[in-house]
This record gives sequence, C-alpha cells and structure tokens, in this order.
Amino acid sequence: MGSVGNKYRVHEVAKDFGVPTKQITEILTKYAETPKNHMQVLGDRELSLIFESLTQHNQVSGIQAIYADAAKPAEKKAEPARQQPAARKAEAEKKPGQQAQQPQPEKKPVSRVPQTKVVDTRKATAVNMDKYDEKLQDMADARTGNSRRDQRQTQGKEKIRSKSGRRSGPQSNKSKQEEADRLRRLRLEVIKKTPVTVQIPDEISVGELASRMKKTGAEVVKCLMKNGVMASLSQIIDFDTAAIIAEEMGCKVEKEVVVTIEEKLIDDHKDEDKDLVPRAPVVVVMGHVDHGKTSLLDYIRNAHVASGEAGGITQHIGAYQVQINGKPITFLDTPGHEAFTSMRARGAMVTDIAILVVAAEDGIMPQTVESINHAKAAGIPIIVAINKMDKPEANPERIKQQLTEYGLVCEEWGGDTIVCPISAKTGMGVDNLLEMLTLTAEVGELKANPNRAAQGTVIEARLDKGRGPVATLLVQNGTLKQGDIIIAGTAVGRVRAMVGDKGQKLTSAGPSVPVEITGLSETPSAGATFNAVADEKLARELVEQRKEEARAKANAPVTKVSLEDLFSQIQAGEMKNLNIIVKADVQGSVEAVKASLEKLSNDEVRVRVIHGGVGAINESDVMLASTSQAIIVGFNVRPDNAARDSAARAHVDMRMYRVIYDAINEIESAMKGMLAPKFREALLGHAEVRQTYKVSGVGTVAGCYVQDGKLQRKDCQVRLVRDGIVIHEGVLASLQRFKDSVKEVAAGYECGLSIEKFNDIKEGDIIEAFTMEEIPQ
Ligand SMILES: Nc1nc2c(ncn2[C@@H]2O[C@H](COP(=O)(O)OP(=O)(O)OP(=O)(O)O)[C@@H](O)[C@H]2O)c(=O)[nH]1
Repeated sequence: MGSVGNKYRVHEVAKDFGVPTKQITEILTKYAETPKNHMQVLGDRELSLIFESLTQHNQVSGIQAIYADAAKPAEKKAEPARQQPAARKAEAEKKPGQQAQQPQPEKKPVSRVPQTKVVDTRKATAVNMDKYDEKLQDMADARTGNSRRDQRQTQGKEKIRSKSGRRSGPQSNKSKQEEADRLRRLRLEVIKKTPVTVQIPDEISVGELASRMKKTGAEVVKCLMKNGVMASLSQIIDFDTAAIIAEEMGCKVEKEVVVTIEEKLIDDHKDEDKDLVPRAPVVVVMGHVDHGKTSLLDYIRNAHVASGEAGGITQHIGAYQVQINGKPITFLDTPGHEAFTSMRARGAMVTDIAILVVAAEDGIMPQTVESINHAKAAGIPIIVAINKMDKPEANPERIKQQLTEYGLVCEEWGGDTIVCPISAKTGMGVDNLLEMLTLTAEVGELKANPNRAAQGTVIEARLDKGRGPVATLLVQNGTLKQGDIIIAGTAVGRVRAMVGDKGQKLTSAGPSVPVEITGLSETPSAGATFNAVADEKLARELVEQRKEEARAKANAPVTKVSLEDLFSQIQAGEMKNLNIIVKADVQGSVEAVKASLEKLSNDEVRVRVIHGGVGAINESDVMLASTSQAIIVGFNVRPDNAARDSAARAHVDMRMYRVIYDAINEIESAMKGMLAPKFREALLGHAEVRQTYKVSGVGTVAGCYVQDGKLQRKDCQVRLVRDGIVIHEGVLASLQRFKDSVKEVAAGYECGLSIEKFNDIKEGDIIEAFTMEEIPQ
C-alpha cells in the first residue's frame, strides 16, 4: 500500500483505487502537464486530479444512497450481486475506479476536495469507516452551507447539489439546523451498525482483544470457551484463534502489520533483473603465514594501480581496486582470514572469490587448511596460487597432490580447481592469476543495481585524531554519494568526505567500490553493514534502538550450540547438522576423531567435522565455530588465551579430551539426550614455569609465576601444557611461597610447585589449574 506523502506512486494509486494503472496514466496525460510512468511519484496536485476525475465519472445519485449502502457494508462485501442500484452507485463513490471503465463524458475535473484528503491508502476490501464518515461530513457541510472551503472549491459541491436535484434556493436557518441534526443522527446510526474492524497482531492477549473489539472481557472469554479454548484475560492467544473469535463476535478482522523503524527506513526491496549491471568481484587473499599474501597483494597493487593513476599515491584503506583488461577487481587488502572471518561472524558476506596462497617450497600448512575450510564454509570459489615458484626448491606437483586431500583437485587432474603457479617476487604468473579471477567472476555473474540507495559493509574503521571516526566502506549495492546519510551498526552520520583507494576525492561510489569516509558519529565495527537512508531523524532513532537492543542482548543468555542442550535442539528440529571442529596434538588423531565422529550421524542429525587441525585451539577456530554454529573438540590440546576469551564471549562450547573414546561417547550420549555431566571443570588459573630445580626425594620443583586467577593446594588439579599441547594431567603435590607451604597463590605472585608423580616440567610450560565442581541437577 502506498502512503500519504511524497512516495505515492502511480501503480500504487491504481491499486488502491482498484483500477488499471493505465487508467491513472491516461488521466494524468490528459489533465496534468507531464505524463507519468507507473513508478513515478505523484504530487498532491496530481492525486487531486485523479480523485476528481474518478469521482466525477462515478457520481452518486443522492446522499441517502450512501447511507443506505454504508449501513450494510458487510452484506455488500459478501454478496455484491444483490446490491441495490442506488447502493451500487454509492459503492462507486467509495471505490470510484471500479466503474470508471464505463464510457463517460470526459470533463476537466474541478478541484473541490481538500488536497490532503485525496490519498486513501486502503486496500479495496478494507473499508475505513472514519474516512468514509469524514467524507459524509464534508458533504453534509456542503449541503447545510457550513462550507469550510473557499469560493473556488464550491464549484464541485454545486454539482452534487444540482445532480441530486434537491435544492436550488437558500435555506432558512431552522431547517438547516434540523437537517444537520438529522444527518448527525444518521451518522451515529451508521457507526452503531457498522461492524468494528479489529487489527490483530500475530499474538494478542484476550483482554487486549476484548478492548479492541469494544466488548467486555467476559464476553470474549465466553466465546473462547464456546470454541473450546480456556483462556484468562491475561493469556496470549495467536492470530488464528483471535481472528475466529473476532469474526464470531461480528467484527471484521485485519492483520496488524507492525512496521519497524528498520523496515521503514531501510529500502531492502529486491532488485529487478533489468536494473542489474555487472559489478567487480571482491577478492580475499588467504594462506599460511609467510607464504606471500602481502607480497602478492602489494605486487598486484603496484603493478596495476600506482603508475599513471591519480598521482600514484596509494592509500591503504583496507581494500583496493585494479583494472584487468578493462575489468575491475576489488581486493580486500587485509590479508589472512581473520578479517574475513570476523566479517562473516557478523553475518556480512563480502567476498566473492578467495585466492589461496601456498608457498611452493613449503606446501600445505595448518593455516592453509584453515583458509580452505573458512572459504568452504562461506561457500565461495577458491583459486589456488602456488607462490614462490622462483625458488629452486619449488615443488608445485607435490602441492597439487596435497590439495586433493582437501577436496581441491586441479583442472589438469580432472577437477575444477584453478591452480596458478606464480611468484609474487618476480611477478611471474600473476597476470594469468588475475585473468583466472576475471573468468571466475564472469562465471559467477556478479551483479548489482547502482541506481538505489547504497548498502554495503564496513571493512575497517578507526578513530583519527583530526578527522574523527574514519571508516572504509565497501559498497555492495547502490551508489554512495557524498552528503548521504548513512547508518552503520550503531554509528550514524552524513558522508562528509569520501576518498578512494588511490587517495582521490570522490563524490560517488558504485557497487564493489571501496571508499574511506568521514562524518560518522562513532567508529563502527568492521563487518557491520551500512545503509544510506533518507531520514536522518529516523536513522538516529534506529541507532538508539540498536544500542538498546545491544545492551539487552549483552545481558540476555545466548543460545549457542552446546552439548548440554544438543538433544533438545535436535528434538525441536532446530539442528540438522552438528558441526564440529577438531583440534589435536597429532594429525593421526584428527583423522581418527573425524572419521569416528562423522559415523555418529543418524537420520535426524548429520555430524560434520568442518575443520580439523593440529595444534592449540586458536581464535580463528573459535570464530569459525561461532559463525558455523559449531562446537570445538580438542584432544590433548588447550585453547590459547585469546581463544578462551573469545569462546567465552561468543559462547562457543569447547570440549577437551584426553581419550578419543571419551569424546565419541560423550557426543553420542549428548545426541541421544543422555548426557548427564555431574561434574564440570572450573578453571582456577594459569602459571608459567620460569625455572626448574631437581630436589632429591621430591622430584622436579617448578618456580612459577601466576599469570591469571590463582593456584590452590586443596582439590587442585593441574594440567601441564607445552605449546598448546597437554603433556600431563594430574594433581599438585606441593605449593610453596619461598620456603613455606601455602594454601593459595594469587595472580602476579611467584611460587614453587611440584606435580604428583610427574617430573618432566620445562621452562616455558604452562600450568593450568582447575577443580571439578558438581553441577546442580
Ligand atoms: N622468493 C620468493 N619470496 C617470496 C615470494 N613471495 C613472498 N616472498 C617472501 O616471503 C616472505 C613472506 O612474505 P609475505 O608476503 O610477508 O607473506 P604473508 O603471507 O603476507 O605473511 P604474513 O603477513 O606474516 O601472514 C617475505 O620475505 C617475502 O619477501 C616469492 O614469490 N618468491
């Protein structure tokens, strides 16, 4: 439905009047200066003309007819065929368009209705009695001479008078008064007999429903009982139940559609195919440390951007665009999958293609595997760049072989993965890689509509001392213009200045173009979506609302996948896939666990190991788990501090095991809803081993520094972790400060300790202290 105001379009007017769009355009062509197409927005004058034309061509024979009709709208709707001729004419007054197709003498309409009242956004079936009554009042006023309008507008009313053939001369005051009273009485009668139209939302309390229907609570409860629903006044009933009751109680039901500020403000209509044009692909470069991601990004940038363009001063704004054979490609300039995953963690789907850099002499390493799994989880195509081909020890065949183990089979071996040998140092093969990128992009048919309000993602943001919050935005659809009001997460503001990746000033940026902007109220977070909007006041309101929501969310418990409530989630049908990330001390364990876990799949749930790797659980694993709704299973490994923190923040369930059998057992029980963990591990703290001493009769004593939490003597279990791998698990044998035995040692203090029956303690080891606490059932 259209709305009163400047957004009322031709096709909406037609829809609301129930006439073909063509008819409206014909009226406009005839009476207005400029012909309009169906998407054009109409002004008050044009709307007035349309209304005039439609009403004049469907005039009423007398005011009684309107009352007669208005008194039985329900009947009218249900049985249109049985309408009285007079009522049918009145109907035409209400829904003028329905008869407008009949041949009519064409007259230039004369404005007689106040312009603001012209637009009626009702649906053809929903009769808004208030507006209807207002109209009657207007007519009554006209008849009784209480005209609120000026001389110019009375012409139209004259017409009604002469048509109705009632009166031609002036009236006495007394009869005017009588007539007015009579009309008022009639109106009251009409209102009384008119069924109440109730707006019902998805859910409503019985009491609220009663008050909306203008009935007593008892009446409604009784009606509910008659229908077999026992509900008190405060009880919430759903739309369907409420609608049945309302109809049974003689009300007309309309579904209440709640429009949020977000819906009102942000235009997220789907683009029509005809509006879409090709856009540049957005590419991310991923790979293991030192395999040459930065070198490749720099090489491409220097070879294709710096020379000859816009003064050649490159700006590092977090993304840049190059032209390859006249076709643009946008690169995210933050190598690695951290940025990529943190964006995905916020639900932003920014990248279209991933380049996986693998050093030819080094081969597939843990982060290469992580990158592959991250790209796969995002569902984007991977192009492999085998880098450092200039090195004599380069062995691309070995890498191709290794890649097959991860489902990436190169084209020459019958697969569909593009593999390009390159050297980021000499530039060898880089052009070919870029060509492959454009080809892959073409296959993807990436498109966007530049002719709409901009929408995209925040790539980077920082606070600049002089300029305030500075953000790099990647426009994903529409065009961002200088001066646009934008909202990005909880930041809002007008785009003050816009700079491109070559340092050039811009006034507009289309799809896939990265720009650095200033003008926001605060620094948005990377990965937040931004939208250009029309109403700054509403945008500020939305920001306030979002802040409020964020606060509420921070306080509310988060439901993430956890073994404890796995079964209930499976039962509720919320879980079809159980995603697991496996980290272990050796590759053999990863494979073994992966195979055994995936075998647990049953009809209801598919167990998928989405990532497996060797080494400590790191932040990247947690991010992947968070975005993929996965749990992390670790064997003889521990999470590092960053991972522990972000797992706590993101509520990612991490399970550590020493024996594979325990893991399989526990997950299987969880899937069957038989997981009954009676004890839970409670972390006490960490200490770093700084020195070790051999003490005869005692064994190895470690001089430690407590990093966080505390160490305690009683019920303290310890785990010795070396490079993220669990070496031993046991209990404390002694805890001392200087020569004295102590009960506990707090963070920031040094202590000496020994572990029962264990002496292989080395400098740099981490002692993780914990207790087992009982879970209240
Ligand atoms: N010989 C040779 N060396 C290269 C090539 N590409 C990169 N290097 C070198 O490899 C080292 C690491 O390269 P970077 O580009 O920093 O690698 P990266 O993957 O970005 O590393 P991080 O940023 O630490 O993750 C640098 O010393 C580069 O000079 C290449 O094609 N050939």
